[in-house]
Amino acid sequence: MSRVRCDKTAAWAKLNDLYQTQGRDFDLRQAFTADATRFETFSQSAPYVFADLSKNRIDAQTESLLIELARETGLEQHRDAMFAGEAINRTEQRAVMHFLLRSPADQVVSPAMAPELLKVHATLDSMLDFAEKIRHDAAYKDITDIVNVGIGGSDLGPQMAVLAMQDFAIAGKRFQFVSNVDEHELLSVLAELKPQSTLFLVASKTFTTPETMLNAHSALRWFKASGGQDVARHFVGLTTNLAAAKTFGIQTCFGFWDWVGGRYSLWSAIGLPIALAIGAAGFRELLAGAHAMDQHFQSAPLAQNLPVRLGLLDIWYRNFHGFSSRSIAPYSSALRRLPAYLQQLEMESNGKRVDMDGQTLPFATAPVLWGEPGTNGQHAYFQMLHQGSSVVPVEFVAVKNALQGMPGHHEKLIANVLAQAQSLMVGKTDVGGHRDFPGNRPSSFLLLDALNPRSLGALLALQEHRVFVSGSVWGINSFDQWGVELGKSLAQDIAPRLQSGDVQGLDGSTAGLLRRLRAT
Ligand SMILES: O=P(O)(O)OC[C@H]1O[C@](O)(CO)[C@@H](O)[C@@H]1O
Repeated sequence: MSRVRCDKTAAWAKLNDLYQTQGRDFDLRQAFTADATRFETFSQSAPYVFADLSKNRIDAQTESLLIELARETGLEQHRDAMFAGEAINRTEQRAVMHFLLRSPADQVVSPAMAPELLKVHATLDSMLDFAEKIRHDAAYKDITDIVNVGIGGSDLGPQMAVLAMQDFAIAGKRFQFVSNVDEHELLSVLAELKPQSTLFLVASKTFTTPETMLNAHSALRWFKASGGQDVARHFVGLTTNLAAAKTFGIQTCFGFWDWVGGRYSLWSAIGLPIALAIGAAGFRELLAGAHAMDQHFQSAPLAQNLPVRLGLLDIWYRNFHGFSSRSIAPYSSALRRLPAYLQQLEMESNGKRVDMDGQTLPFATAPVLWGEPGTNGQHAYFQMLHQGSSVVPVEFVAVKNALQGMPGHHEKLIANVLAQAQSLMVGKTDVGGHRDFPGNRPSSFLLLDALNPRSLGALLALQEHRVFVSGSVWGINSFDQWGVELGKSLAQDIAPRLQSGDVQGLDGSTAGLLRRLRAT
């Protein structure tokens, strides 16, 4: 499919004019004064997620030109190509079908996808059976600790989701995540464990990632040295590389396929820690929530399509306003790893400066994503959001109904998130100097009725699709990650040099540091 580069479209030129004439000076406070229905016009209901976009620097004209831009760049065809199972990850010649992992078994799919859907459900059923056994079978009663060894997409998604689902997690089992090759992480986890009560999940799509392999081998060595006997019972593999897992000594393995990107893999076998925490029914709810969002993304008109509206807003801010970052502020301690998860999702997907054909793009792409849970962030960096010299759009995530009630806490949390979004926008300019707040600082507000498996699934699929939207308009391949390769291969080159001291061919700084590291 040949596509028009976004900056060559008529809509891009019109958006540029709009920005120069009105967008640059857009004032949110005036926009609310001028339009009593602004909240309704710029809010959007989607499955299990309500979004208030009204505190963003957009109006009806901006949104309609952004939709024109989406149409001109072929967003709908690109989306449909993904859902049709086409190999849209062109640099790796792979289909991108993580949505299939959450499609019901009776979903009507193309003949080419039907065997994949069968495999998905066969694996899902056996993985969920296994999870239920570990959770409830008397034979596994002794397993109290589950340790996931993985990194990147094989860590961030499951870790974030297990924490997010803390109110639904089985009692009596602890979940730990070891990702860093820094031995302190593994050592501190192992220090509290006994081999006979620990289940290690070695999670790696490729089963070659050096950090994960070293951590897994060290865990295995510890297991044996501490008297562990039955490796097959205590080590499980989650991978597409079943052969490598077998060589490691693993007998129980849950597979997935090359059409699942690492950062899109929590719905696959990589989600086993989540299934162990919330059970088979809970995991199916998570999938159902994501599937509902998939359907919304596929079928809602662009103007009422939440992933589309968010992704296009991201384009407006990045390419016309020039905002270079977005802050994510989940007002939920359970969602405290959401920013880290979204960093990989957005920046590994869209942190690219060339198009599908490798041509350099003359415009900016992925913003820096960062954040902490509220209210903590308020006592750290919100100063800068309110009064700093750069405008950073904020994305608040809040939960209406808290599951557990301690008097006053949830109200305080909600009052704070509302007050932050409000004060960023309204500002305060009657005092002068240090006490002035310029206001007019944009934010989006995502509201879940409750944080449960279904709404979490929908929230995450929403984020996946909004990243798809901006990546698609930019014309980049959101599904490869060549940018991590150079560092990986240089680390392989440097490791033996730390032993030998050979600095031949190294740049001056790396050579100097290596000498210093070896000096006694
Ligand atoms: O699951 P694997 O193959 O160990 O890879 C882990 C991570 O490494 C990357 O390939 C690159 O950092 C990520 O995309 C991936 O999530």
